[in-house]
Amino acid sequence: MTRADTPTGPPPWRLLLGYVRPHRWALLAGAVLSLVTGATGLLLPLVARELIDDLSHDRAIASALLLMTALVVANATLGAIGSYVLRRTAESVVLGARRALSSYLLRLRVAAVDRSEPGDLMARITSDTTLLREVTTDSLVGLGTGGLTLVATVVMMGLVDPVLLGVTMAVVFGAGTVLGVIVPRINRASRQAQDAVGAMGASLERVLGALRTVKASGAEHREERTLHAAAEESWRQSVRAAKWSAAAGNTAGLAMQIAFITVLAVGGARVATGAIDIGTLVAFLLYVFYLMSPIQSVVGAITQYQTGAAALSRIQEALRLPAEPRSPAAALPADDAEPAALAFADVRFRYAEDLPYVHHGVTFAVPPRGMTAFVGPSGAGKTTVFSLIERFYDPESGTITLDGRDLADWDLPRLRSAIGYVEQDAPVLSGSLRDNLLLGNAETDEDTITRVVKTTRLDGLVARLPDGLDTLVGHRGTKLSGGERQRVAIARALLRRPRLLLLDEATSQLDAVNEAALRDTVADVARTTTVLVVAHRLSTVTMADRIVVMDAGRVRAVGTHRELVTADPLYAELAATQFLAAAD
Ligand SMILES: Nc1ncnc2c1ncn2[C@@H]1O[C@H](COP(=O)(O)OP(=O)(O)OP(=O)(O)O)[C@@H](O)[C@H]1O
Repeated sequence: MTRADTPTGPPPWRLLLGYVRPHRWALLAGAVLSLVTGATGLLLPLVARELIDDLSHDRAIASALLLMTALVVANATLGAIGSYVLRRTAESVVLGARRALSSYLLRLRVAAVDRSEPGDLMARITSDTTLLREVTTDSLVGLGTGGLTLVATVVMMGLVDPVLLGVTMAVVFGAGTVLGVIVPRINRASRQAQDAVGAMGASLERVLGALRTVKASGAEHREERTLHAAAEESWRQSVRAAKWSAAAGNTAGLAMQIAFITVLAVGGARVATGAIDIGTLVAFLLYVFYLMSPIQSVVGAITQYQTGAAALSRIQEALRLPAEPRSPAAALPADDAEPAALAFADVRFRYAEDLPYVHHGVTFAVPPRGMTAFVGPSGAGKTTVFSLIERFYDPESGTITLDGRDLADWDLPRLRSAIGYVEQDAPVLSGSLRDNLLLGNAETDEDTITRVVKTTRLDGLVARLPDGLDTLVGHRGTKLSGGERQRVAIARALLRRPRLLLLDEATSQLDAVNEAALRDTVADVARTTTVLVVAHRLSTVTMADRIVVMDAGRVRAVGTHRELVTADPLYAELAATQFLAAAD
């Protein structure tokens, strides 16, 4: 995902305030505690002066000592509580952002994920949100407490001598202009550093997702270079941001020193002309000195905010990706729910506006119950039929109806709860075998699991595994064979008691015994459920009640195996070649 892809939205600080708002009282309490801690610190020199005074005049020092001790203890205690409250609040802001972002990413439209890098999206949830912590404490609190102190000091300076205040402000505005040039550079560099972290996440995800292929292709060195390049880019940009931050901090320091010298010169002249007395000049110089700390904390807050703003804009971009509406989870169909009827009418579809059409007016109808097989050359658009039924994408024109009702009018979770979907590469998630089976229906009782495990011929596997159903299957189910993964995926889909089962048959992976067993299972299921299969085996096709032959995004024929072998030359050719290898 690039910045050019997304429209500009509200400024990042609005998003930050949105995350901070629920914690505003805690943040205020932390800021007040910081201010009080600072005030106790400021009182200490006064009490120390009192103590020395008492000592030199032979007066009792017990009360001064007690007061000093109380101030020291209060300073340490309030300081600790204040920094804990602030840090805790900052962590809560990070938590809020992570919750919001992870919920949103789970609802992203499949088309939006197609156009993004999952690793980069992950970096937005993990590393970008972390940067909000410093923005909340250093930036917001620094700006608040520093700003307050700054205003108070400026007011005092104005009361002491408005002319010298004017001189000081002229220098401060000069420095402000320089900072105005520097600050956007910090933002740009931080943004690029975070983008590079995202790119690194994307490369890592790509490599770890296909580690075997990378190793088998001997591509480790090439991939290593890509990863290092992203890490180095992040380093380069972070160093650039550090350079500009350092320049900003020193500009503020330099400005204060220039202000000090200028006030000394102008103030000296004013003393000489009798406009002010020497005490006023000394008091004013002391205020210039006091001004230094709040100015530095405000400048620090602004530079820190630039890093956070870069992270916030990356978070905001993710939150602007198209997502499905948030709706409550739907209940699964009842045991005796009627099987679904499905129809496509003149459906035209393409994956993106700059891509060619995949469906050029697909029309077919599937009655409830029974098995319908989709066959056709690779790329004919068979899997896309399933993606449209699940509403991962919406057709550009034409209608798809389930039980006579347009898919667009279905509540999305209700629609999906009626469907069981077995993808071609049958993904298995890391976790236990049980976690995988119950992914789509956590409420399943033990008897049902045992029954489905048996029908999908997983009982032998479960008996062999050391912890049975509770055995961990490894990242993406790597501890299972391809055929086992496929059967797990089918069992998972069946446990949802689907009214419509979509089975994108793997092109290989099942041995003859398992294949026959699964065929029986599917035939069983088809007696009570509508089953759609993207078929790659003749054995599957021949048992189908109807076959839909697809070619180049169109339905060219519908019929039974017997009818199509004679009526459709493409089907006859497919049956004679593509399917033969796997036929009984
Ligand atoms: N997410 C996607 N984004 C863009 N194009 C896609 C996407 N998925 C599939 N396509 C394209 O759509 C066309 C149809 O793909 P589809 O997977 O539906 O074919 P298929 O008939 O199932 O093929 P196979 O039998 O090889 O699985 C192909 O040209 C493919 O490149």
